[in-house]
Amino acid sequence: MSIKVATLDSVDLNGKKVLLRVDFNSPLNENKKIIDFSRIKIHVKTIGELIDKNASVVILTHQGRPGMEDFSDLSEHSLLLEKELGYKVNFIDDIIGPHARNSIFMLKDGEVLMLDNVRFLSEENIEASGDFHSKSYMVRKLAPLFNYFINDAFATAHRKHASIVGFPYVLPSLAGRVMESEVIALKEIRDPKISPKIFVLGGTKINDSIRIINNILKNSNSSTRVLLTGLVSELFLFASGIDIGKSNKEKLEKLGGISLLSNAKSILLNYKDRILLPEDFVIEGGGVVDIKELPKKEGLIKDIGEKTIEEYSNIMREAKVIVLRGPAGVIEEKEYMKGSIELVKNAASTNAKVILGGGHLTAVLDFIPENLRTRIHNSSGGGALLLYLSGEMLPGIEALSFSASKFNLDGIQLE
Ligand SMILES: Nc1ncnc2c1ncn2[C@@H]1O[C@H](COP(=O)(O)OP(=O)(O)O)[C@@H](O)[C@H]1O
Ligand SMILES: O=C(OP(=O)(O)O)[C@H](O)COP(=O)(O)O
Repeated sequence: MSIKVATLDSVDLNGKKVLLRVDFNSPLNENKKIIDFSRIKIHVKTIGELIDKNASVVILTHQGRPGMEDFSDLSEHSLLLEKELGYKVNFIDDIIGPHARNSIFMLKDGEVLMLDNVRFLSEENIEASGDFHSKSYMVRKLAPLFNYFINDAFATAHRKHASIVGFPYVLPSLAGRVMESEVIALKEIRDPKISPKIFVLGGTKINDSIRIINNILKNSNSSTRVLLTGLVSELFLFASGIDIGKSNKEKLEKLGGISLLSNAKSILLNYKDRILLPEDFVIEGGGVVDIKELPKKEGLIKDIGEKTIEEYSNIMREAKVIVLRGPAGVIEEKEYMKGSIELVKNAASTNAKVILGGGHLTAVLDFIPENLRTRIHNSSGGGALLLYLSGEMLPGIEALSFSASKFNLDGIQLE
């Protein structure tokens, strides 16, 4: 399959109205305040360039998922963007209603408008084809107001959501600078011949992780290994028959882990020697517990322990490529950051190409010495990055490619 996507260089954007999908999805604290705004910063380049090109820019993004604690409106995001950009950003708490449509219609060349959280619209969250989403209310209401759609949200390119795959069906669509630089940077690393690849996966998105781990292992040779940390590792430990203790089982249950046990079991069965699980954990209060002692020394798992850090670091030394996604522990609490910091630091101390993904692990970079930090490609994507590196074509990129050929746009050849 030929994959060609158009970029900001493909068309003349002077005086054009563009709908720009970015990924401003950021970690929030318990008061719903943004604690790390790197996701906002990375899109400043694309937005600045569109302003310089005299386009009028309407920004569309999401924050969190419906029902989750980090699901919020985007008023703070727009203020932070305005500060980073040094340019007026008009925020409206609407997406497709008359207020939004009228504001878009009235927007002048060089002005920037930001709409509210696109996931407030239930149809956005349906996983479906571009054809299906092109008939959604949102696409039908918004698309006629624009000349172009630009997707800069590499980190959401693995979702078949309306704002990702729907617009390219009906509007000539381009990759923004973030999307473009990601696909160029990852082109070489996607090559299955570059191995061993080591994936260090943590965080809490256990549902996604099952799909990702399966894909990585299925599409790679036996030298590729997956080292698990975070809540994902608790799921796999439990699936492997280890008693992780009552409070950890309850935590897993609350986050939907129990229904995934059989999937985790079958992955373990198929790829036993290629998945590594932690040997020890730091539990709430700071004590270190060997996994065999977990049921006796009951405590909420907060980070990986020293033995695990050492073992994982030894394995990383053999790698040609190391990809880390999702924190090894509850990094919002400083005392449980160590596992994540050490793994990133030790990965960057090898000779491998190191890629860091996901919205949370980036926070660790502030604790990595400058000489090592510069060795790391800090990808804007998490799940998207991993699926892309595991050989899958992402729906968001596919949709851009579809659009380039439908609207006869020039662009860059990816495959
Ligand atoms: N063992 C654990 N138990 C509970 N939460 C964890 C654990 N390890 C990591 N986390 C949490 O994982 C969250 C980030 O996960 P996720 O959203 O999957 O990462 P990313 O945004 O980088 O893809 C953080 O809020 C962190 O506190
Ligand atoms: O943060 C994101 O993904 P990531 O945690 O995999 O990097 C993206 O914003 C996608 O969000 P989603 O996983 O709720 O669709």
